Amino acid sequence: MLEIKNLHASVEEKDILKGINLEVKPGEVHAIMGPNGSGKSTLASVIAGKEEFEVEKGSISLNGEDLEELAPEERAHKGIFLSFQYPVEIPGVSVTNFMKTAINESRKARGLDDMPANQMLKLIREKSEMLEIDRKFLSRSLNEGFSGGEKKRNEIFQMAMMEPKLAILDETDSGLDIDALRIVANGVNKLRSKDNAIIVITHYQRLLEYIVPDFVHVLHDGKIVKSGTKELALELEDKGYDWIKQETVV
Ligand SMILES: Nc1ncnc2c1ncn2[C@@H]1O[C@H](COP(=O)(O)OP(=O)(O)OP(=O)(O)O)[C@@H](O)[C@H]1O
Repeated sequence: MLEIKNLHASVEEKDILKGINLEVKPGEVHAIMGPNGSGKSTLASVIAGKEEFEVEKGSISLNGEDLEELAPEERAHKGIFLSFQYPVEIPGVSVTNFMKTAINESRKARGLDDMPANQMLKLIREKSEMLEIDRKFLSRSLNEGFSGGEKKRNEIFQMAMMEPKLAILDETDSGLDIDALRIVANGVNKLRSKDNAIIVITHYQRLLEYIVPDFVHVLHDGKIVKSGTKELALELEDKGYDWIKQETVV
C-alpha cells in the first residue's frame, strides 16, 4: 500500500529525513517511536504532502502511484488521513455537522454521491456508539474548547467517518489520561481492517499494549535505525534511546 524508498526531506533548508525506507501493507499497523526532534512528525507531514516540507530525494507511493506531484488535498482524496490536519475549531459547527461534512468529503473523493441525511445520522450514531462517544458530545460546537483527550476522540471519530486507506495518527497518546487512552486505543482497534493500514506515532509503550502493532520502527536523526515487533517498544521503555544509538554505532 505505502512504499517509501530512500526518502530524504528538508524543511527550511534543514535536512530532517535522511534516507527512510518503509513498506506498509494493507491490514498492518506500524508504530513509529523516537526521541523528540528525530523526524516523526516530519515523516507524517511529508507522506501527507504538507507544502513546507521539501522532498530532496527518494519516493513515496500509495498503491503503486507516486505521490510526488499530488497536493495534500489530492492525497487525502486518495485515502491518506493525517490527524491534526483538519480544522477542528470551526465556530458554530457541531461535532455532528463536522462529521457529516467528513462523510461527504470522503464520498466525493471516491466518486460517490452525498449520503442521504437520515443515513448519515444513522451512521454517525452507530460509529459514535462504537467509539464510546456520547450524544452530548455530538451536539457540542467545535469552537467550544475541547480537552486534549476530546480532540483525540474527535480525530478518531473523523477517521471512522472518512474510512481512509492509510491513517497516520500523530501524537496519538499525547495528553491522554488512562481512561481516554484506553478509549482512543479501543477506537483505533475497532477501525483496523484488512483493507486499511494505520501508522501510529507515539512516545509510550503503554499505548502499544492496547493497539498491538505489527511493526515498531525507531526513528533517530531522520533515519529508521531499528525495526521490530512490540517487544522493541518494551525494550525502549526499559533502556531509553541511548541504547539504540550505541547499537547502531557498533
Ligand atoms: N516547520 C518547521 N520549520 C522548521 N523546522 C522544523 C519544522 N518542522 C520540524 N522542524 C524541525 O525538524 C526536526 C524534526 O522535527 P519533528 O517534529 O519531525 O520531530 P518529532 O520526532 O516529531 O519530535 P517530537 O517527538 O518532539 O514531536 C526538528 O529539529 C524540528 O525543529
